[in-house]
Order: sequence, then C-alpha cells, then structure tokens
Amino acid sequence: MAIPRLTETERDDALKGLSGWTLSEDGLAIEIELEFADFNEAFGFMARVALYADKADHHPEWFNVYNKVRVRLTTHDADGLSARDVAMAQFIDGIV
Ligand SMILES: C[C@H](O)[C@H](O)[C@H]1CNC2=NC(N)=NC(=O)C2=N1
Repeated sequence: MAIPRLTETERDDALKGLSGWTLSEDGLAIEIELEFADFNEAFGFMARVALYADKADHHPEWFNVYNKVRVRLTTHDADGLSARDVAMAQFIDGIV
C-alpha cells in the first residue's frame, strides 16, 4: 500500500515535536539511542514497541545490546519518512 512520504516541512515540524530523535544522514529516517537501567528494562521496552508495531503494521529497525536500544524509523513503502514513523516516535517518547 502506497503511504505518502512527508514533505521536508512536515518532517522538520514533526521533529520539533519529538524529543531526542535525530534525522538520519540520508534524510530517510529518524533515529534515537535509548539507555535503560538494565537488559530487563530494555527488553520490556522492546516488547511494548513490538505490540504497537504489530497493531500498527509498522515495524522499527532496531539494535539492542544489554541496556541500550538504538531505534531507526522509516517507511519502506514510502522510501522515506511517513506519518507512521512520527506516530511511532510519539508512542516511544511517551513510554521512556
Ligand atoms: C505487508 C506489510 O503490511 C508491509 O510490508 C508493512 C509492514 N511494516 C512496515 N514497516 C515499516 N517501517 N515500513 C513499511 O513500509 C512497512 N510495511
């Protein structure tokens, strides 16, 4: 399903409303590095995001080592950032 890509203005406005996220070098994704108390907390976070992702049919690209989780959000079907990425980032901001 084709999902519209955000315009540059929409993208920059969206980033202003998020906390801790940065635009990737290629401009196609937003990224964040999160640090938790321990692995248990980190994995619990990942479990919550996984349930959101499954429901939203929108999946993060992420990397976890012990208590750190790096999350990259992009919309493959849009070859760039879409509203789904912003919604997921807002969800993540709300639970960390
Ligand atoms: C078939 C399935 O609905 C699509 O592949 C969904 C799955 N999850 C997805 N996740 C992300 N990040 N981008 C997508 O374009 C996407 N598309």
